[in-house]
Amino acid sequence: MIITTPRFTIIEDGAINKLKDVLKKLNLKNPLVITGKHTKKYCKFPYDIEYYDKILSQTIKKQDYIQYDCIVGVGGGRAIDTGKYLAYKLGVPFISVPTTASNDGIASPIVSIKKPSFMVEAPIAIIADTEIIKKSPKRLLSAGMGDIVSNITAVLDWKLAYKEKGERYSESSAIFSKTIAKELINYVLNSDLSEYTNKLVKALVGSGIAIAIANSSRPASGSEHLFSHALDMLKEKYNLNVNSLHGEQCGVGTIMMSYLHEKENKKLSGLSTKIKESLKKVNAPTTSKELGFDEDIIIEALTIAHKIRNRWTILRDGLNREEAKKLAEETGVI
Ligand SMILES: NC(=O)C1=CN([C@@H]2O[C@H](COP(=O)(O)OP(=O)(O)OC[C@H]3O[C@@H](n4cnc5c(N)ncnc54)[C@H](O)[C@@H]3O)[C@@H](O)[C@H]2O)C=CC1
Ligand SMILES: O=C(CO)COP(=O)(O)O
Ligand SMILES: [Zn+2]
Repeated sequence: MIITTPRFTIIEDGAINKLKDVLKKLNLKNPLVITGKHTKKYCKFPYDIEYYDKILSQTIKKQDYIQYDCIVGVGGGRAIDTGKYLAYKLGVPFISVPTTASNDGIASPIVSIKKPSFMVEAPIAIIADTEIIKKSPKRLLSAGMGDIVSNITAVLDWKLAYKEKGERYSESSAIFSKTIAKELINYVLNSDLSEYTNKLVKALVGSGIAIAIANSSRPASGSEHLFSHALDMLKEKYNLNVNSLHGEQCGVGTIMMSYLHEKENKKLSGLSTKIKESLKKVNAPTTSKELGFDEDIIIEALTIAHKIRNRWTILRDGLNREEAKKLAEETGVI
């Protein structure tokens, strides 16, 4: 198995100005930049630029992009994901230039623009300009915490699948992923948050790398992500006008799934409260109301989450409506 991890990772103020140097070091000469309407202002480079929604609205034909030797994604989750997807379709390297820190897609070898998500090459370089990221909407930076606390339940679920189903398990990537989350939670709970953005970016990059090492999203996606994916499905099914973010949904999912783990393992006592407190401290949602969903949708998502994909988790063969309602009530989500 060949593991691809980023060759260059730059996380610092003004990092975006190093794009030219990074391209030179990688011997890449003609990039196409993919961005969004709110982030185009950061693309002050002499390269061709396209909006991600345009790419998503058309069928990608390789011959239309033949002159480009790499793709650079500049923006939030969707811009990065679209750039990664285009690079994969064209068979060229991808450089990730996040302008915020809302999920670990900034460094992961995963494309989730198409459902279900799938593995591709990891970005060849990550250029995270913390000066830009610090100025990004607070809500996106709060959502990033939700995608990090997820690693706690994702790893507990992974170990459970190893024990109960004999699933392949990588202790090194599990420890890496879990430690990243624990450190950020402890920092958030015991500090004035002055270094929060910097630490969050590093945690999300680390989480993406843990996925690359495992060659699976297992270290960062368990039952809490199943719950988030179920909410996305229900948004589509009922045409719901809810603009909750991936990381926000995962954070609320983590509160509930860690509670289920706690009930089976006394050593984990207090875990879900700690996770909830860390989310509250960064102003991330912790209830259905704050997320923007009716209680019934939360309950339905909990009952269908185990069917989203073939991934064994603490949900096992699924929760019925009463169990789901009880879980959401006992954790204060509804
Ligand atoms: N590949 C992976 O592993 C993963 C990928 N994703 C992708 O990420 C998407 C969610 O990403 P999110 O960032 O939560 O939402 P998003 O990308 O839908 O929205 C973020 C919004 O914030 C704006 N924005 C970003 N940086 C900004 C800045 N500096 N200043 C002002 N506005 C800024 C963007 O233009 C966009 O309108 C999912 O739809 C999925 O495509 C999500 C999780 C994992
Ligand atoms: O969001 C992710 C990890 O944070 C990607 O995981 P999935 O495999 O669930 O799409
Ligand atoms: Zn995620």
